[in-house]
Amino acid sequence: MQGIVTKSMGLWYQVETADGQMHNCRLKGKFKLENKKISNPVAVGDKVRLISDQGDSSAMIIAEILPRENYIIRVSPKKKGHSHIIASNLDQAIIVATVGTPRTSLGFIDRFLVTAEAFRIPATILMNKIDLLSPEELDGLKEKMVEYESLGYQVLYISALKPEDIESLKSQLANKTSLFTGHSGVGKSTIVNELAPEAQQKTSEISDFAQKGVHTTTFAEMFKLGTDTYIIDTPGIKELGLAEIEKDELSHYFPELRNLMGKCKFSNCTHTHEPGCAIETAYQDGSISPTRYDSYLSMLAGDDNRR
Ligand SMILES: Nc1nc2c(ncn2[C@@H]2O[C@H](COP(=O)(O)OP(=O)(O)OP(=O)(O)O)[C@@H](O)[C@H]2O)c(=O)[nH]1
Ligand SMILES: [Zn+2]
Repeated sequence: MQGIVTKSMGLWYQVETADGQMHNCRLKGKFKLENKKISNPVAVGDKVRLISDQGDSSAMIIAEILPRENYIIRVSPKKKGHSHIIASNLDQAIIVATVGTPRTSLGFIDRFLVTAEAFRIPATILMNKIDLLSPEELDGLKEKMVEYESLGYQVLYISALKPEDIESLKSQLANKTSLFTGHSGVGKSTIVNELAPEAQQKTSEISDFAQKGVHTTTFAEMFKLGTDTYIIDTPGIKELGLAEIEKDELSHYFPELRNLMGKCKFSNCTHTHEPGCAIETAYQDGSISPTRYDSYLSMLAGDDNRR
């Protein structure tokens, strides 16, 4: 039998099988970690093969993890020198952003987009709280975001307080697995709770569980919205930090820079000061955006551009 991991609770995993049933599963005793630097062998979103537990007829055992299409990883908060897989098999990663309350900077959005590019996950920018904007402000925002659409990123505009906007968001999520991330205060919880009302319930369940002293670290949880439609909330992670990306790879993750790269005079060009740099020329003549180029430079310099 096959299933998909929807929740990880220490040694137990919640797995949904094709018939819609949820099973509490453990990992096979002799399960070998392929990569010793990964702190969690099984992640939310993993497709797994289950076998029945001989000792306990009500339980199932995860015998195998099927190859992952992609995954998002970050430095493990618990184990030094290790990485933690946040979620796998994603169709899109969505950053929830707001203009004023709080303000999400373009630099922060760029950082998220670079991470998504590095993990080869299509990225969507979800502008929330547009009810707080005047029509002129909304037009201004849309004008600014055209550039992102031209780079191939989807940009959506909603107010989480408007049921019709939540409905149209649902249609954008249909038949996909979408991961939500964003700064604290942008309305991520409001959106997730509107989409999946059971998410709210789960939150209190988890704290009850924690109060009993059970060791729980819920890194990510998946909610089913419909057939083949899932959202993944990442409670512990308000922000999807920049993956560990080598400096000489960085320009690959800016689509507009990637297109120009072969045209620089030097093959090891860092696009900062070198003569004959095609990217600097494009910046000078306005064909690449100054804010995007600034983001590139600040990420290259290792600035922690989290605001
Ligand atoms: N006006 C307006 N307020 C919103 C909207 N979406 C969320 N809010 C409010 O913004 C505040 C923050 O929302 P949350 O959903 O808690 O934000 P969050 O991103 O999950 O932040 P944390 O709770 O810190 O994780 C709450 O007071 C929400 O009611 C919106 O579309 N419009
Ligand atoms: Zn260059």
